[in-house]
Amino acid sequence: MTVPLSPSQYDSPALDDGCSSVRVAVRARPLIEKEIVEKCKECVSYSQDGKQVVLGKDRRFTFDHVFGPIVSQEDVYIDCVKPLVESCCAGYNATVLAYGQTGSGKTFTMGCGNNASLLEEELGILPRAIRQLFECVEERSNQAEFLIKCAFVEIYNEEIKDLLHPDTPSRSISIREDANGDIVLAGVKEEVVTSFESMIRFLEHGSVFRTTGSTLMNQHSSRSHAIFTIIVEQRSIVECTNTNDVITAKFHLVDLAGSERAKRTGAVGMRFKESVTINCGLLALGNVISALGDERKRCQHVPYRESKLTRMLQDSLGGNSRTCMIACISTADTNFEETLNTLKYANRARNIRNNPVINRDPQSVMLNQLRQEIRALQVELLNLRMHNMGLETVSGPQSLEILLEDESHREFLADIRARADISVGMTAELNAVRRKSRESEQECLKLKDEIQALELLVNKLQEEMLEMRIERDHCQLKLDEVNSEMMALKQVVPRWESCNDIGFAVKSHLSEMMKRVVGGIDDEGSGLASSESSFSSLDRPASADTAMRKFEKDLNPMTDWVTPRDSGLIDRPKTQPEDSQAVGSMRNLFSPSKADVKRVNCNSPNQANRGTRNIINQHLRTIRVLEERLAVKESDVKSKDEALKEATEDLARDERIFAEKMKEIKILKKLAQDLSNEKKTLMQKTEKDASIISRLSEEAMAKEDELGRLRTSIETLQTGRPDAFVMNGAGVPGLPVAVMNPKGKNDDCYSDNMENSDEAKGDVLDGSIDMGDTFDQACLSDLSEKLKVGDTKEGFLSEKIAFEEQKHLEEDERVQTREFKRNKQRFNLLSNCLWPKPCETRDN
Ligand SMILES: Nc1ncnc2c1ncn2[C@@H]1O[C@H](COP(=O)(O)OP(=O)(O)OP(=O)(O)O)[C@@H](O)[C@H]1O
Repeated sequence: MTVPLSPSQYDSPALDDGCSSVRVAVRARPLIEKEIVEKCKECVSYSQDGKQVVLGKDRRFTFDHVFGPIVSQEDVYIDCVKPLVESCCAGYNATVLAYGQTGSGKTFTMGCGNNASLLEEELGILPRAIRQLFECVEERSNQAEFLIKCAFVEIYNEEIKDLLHPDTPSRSISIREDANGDIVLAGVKEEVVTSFESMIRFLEHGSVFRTTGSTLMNQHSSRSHAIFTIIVEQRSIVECTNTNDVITAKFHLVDLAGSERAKRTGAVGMRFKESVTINCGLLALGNVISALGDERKRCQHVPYRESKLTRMLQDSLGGNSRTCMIACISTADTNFEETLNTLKYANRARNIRNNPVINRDPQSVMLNQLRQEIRALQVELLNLRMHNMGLETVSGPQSLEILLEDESHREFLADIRARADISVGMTAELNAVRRKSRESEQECLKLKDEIQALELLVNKLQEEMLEMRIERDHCQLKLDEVNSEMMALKQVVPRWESCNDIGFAVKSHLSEMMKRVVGGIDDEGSGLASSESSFSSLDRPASADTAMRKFEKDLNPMTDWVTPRDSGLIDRPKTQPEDSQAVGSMRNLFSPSKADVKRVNCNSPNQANRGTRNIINQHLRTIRVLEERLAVKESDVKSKDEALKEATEDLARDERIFAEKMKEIKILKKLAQDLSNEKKTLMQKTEKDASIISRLSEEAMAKEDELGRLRTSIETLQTGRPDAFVMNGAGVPGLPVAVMNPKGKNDDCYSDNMENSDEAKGDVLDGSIDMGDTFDQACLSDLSEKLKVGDTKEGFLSEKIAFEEQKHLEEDERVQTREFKRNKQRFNLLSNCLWPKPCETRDN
């Protein structure tokens, strides 16, 4: 949760009032060696309650704290300074100043000197405050970021010297009032410190350069007013906080030079001059204290400008600082008068009332306000969108905070984009399914072709097989016939053997048998016709030689008959040697050699029988050849059978795959249909969303315009605040005109001190004032004509406001145009997200 920097958190109750008076403490030092030697006596006594000091017998003074000579450094610190360090951490300015006559113990109390040689209990306010500050920073490091800086200056002879950078010339250092009315030292370099040790080093380094001198009153007398300033800048880092404004607090630790009387200090020459300026400064401080302490004088004029010291301490005295003055006194009776003056002086300071406030950067305060307004508008816009989307809206600061962090414009857009992504994803998925379906279909077509090719092959094989079977059967038939013929021949052979002359009857019988055999093999029987006609001619009586010649001549064409015919079964023997042999045998069978014919034609019965046997043997050989051929045919048919079986199995498998693919296609088509429906639904929803978006865009445009106007206001407030205004110096009527430039940096801030007022007025009127880049010259020249001596701030501001309003109107117009363009771009972007181009336009 937010841990705002609240005054009460760090304030001691004593300081926690809206208007706090300057706290005054008195510290009396013990008699020093010199005073003891001089036999001085103590002339100061203290009340029991620690609030009163009595000088002499009856001079009684009451203060916030009174510390006697035996009070330790630590006690002084705890009572006077510790609460101030705490309030400084909370963002308040604080000041501790040590006042008193020379040698009264101011430097000892403040700890401005060389601390290295001191014991822990001897350490003064400064080292203790620095230590506490860093402890506080450490404690709060999880709540805020801190930037600690320090500066160390002295006012010597009315000149300011930068003790951390002694080379810096005094003339380059000036006291100015910044835009917020805070006193700043221009020209003094602040050093960033990150630890106690480094700041102590800077303190000691600066102390070395401090002007000191020896006087009769104090061997190590400080001849200047030393001001060590610690600047604490912090920015909250707690996440849930609404404010992240910068808080800056300054802690001045002032060791004043001691008031002195030249007669007592023995100051002459240089020391005397120092003494005069020291006393002048302290006098001016006294006047300021008087003015601030006096009710009547306070509302008139406080003479801060009388000296550099009072000008520097303007914030601390009567300003917004919490201040504690420690009046150091000597208890020695020899210093009675100085002590009395110091107590009177301190007593007046008690009446000073300061008005401490947390030093928030006004610009960051304004920014925070505007930021909160913007956040409220954003929440309103978001709620409107959620309402339009049908979502539950939230209310209440905590819920709004959560909503703002968790739900934002981005989320709304992310939702729309997610839907668009889903749509794109589904389209891609749909396309993938379609692609797959198409691939499956193509595969199916390919399978179909393959099946068709296989079917053709099977058919062809079946046809071939059928043909071969027929052929085989045919061969088988012929073989059977030949066998039966052979059997018949075998029966007639014995009869021929008993007959001496086979003559014409045998020839005729053989011719007949051959005719049948050959005719069985060759259906066409072309050769048969000729042989038949040849043998029919045998019926006529002729000589045996003539008949044989005719027979031989008639049979000769049979050699031609065997060769050129069918390329199938009959052709093959032509290329195979054994077949050639078989064909040769056939030829021998059907075309007997001359020797055989002679043998057959011989008149010897033995010779005739032998010839007949030879013919029969040849015939048997032919039958064997035919049987072999038949076996080959049968094995061929068998292999074809196997191929057919294989092809049929392939066909069945392909048909199964085809069926599966078809089933897959069906599923894919169904899926594609589902996806298409889903896409359609989504598109409808998206269209609905688009109309909501367009309506919301219009609303957003209106809101953005409003935001734009607010932003412009912020910019104007940041950079374009009134460039200059004229006011009477220090708010006192009748004083010369001063020119201020509240928007510029410190360096650009024109001094408003009285000495410069006339000059400034002249510069403004003639338009030649140089305010740096941040000064609006056009505006100034426009307004300079209207500037007159004595013009009031209000009059000037009304002119200025009119001018600014005109500027705002122009700016508004520009912002609106810009926002319209931006929203248009956003809408186009959204449209692209919502209706992406489909990866593939082809639709099944
Ligand atoms: N409370 C104290 N207890 C013991 N010694 C002290 C105390 N206060 C001051 N002294 C001693 O008194 C002497 C003078 O003190 P210091 O230099 O601080 O005076 P001062 O007011 O700063 O003088 P000046 O104005 O001239 O610089 C020193 O020696 C210092 O040690």
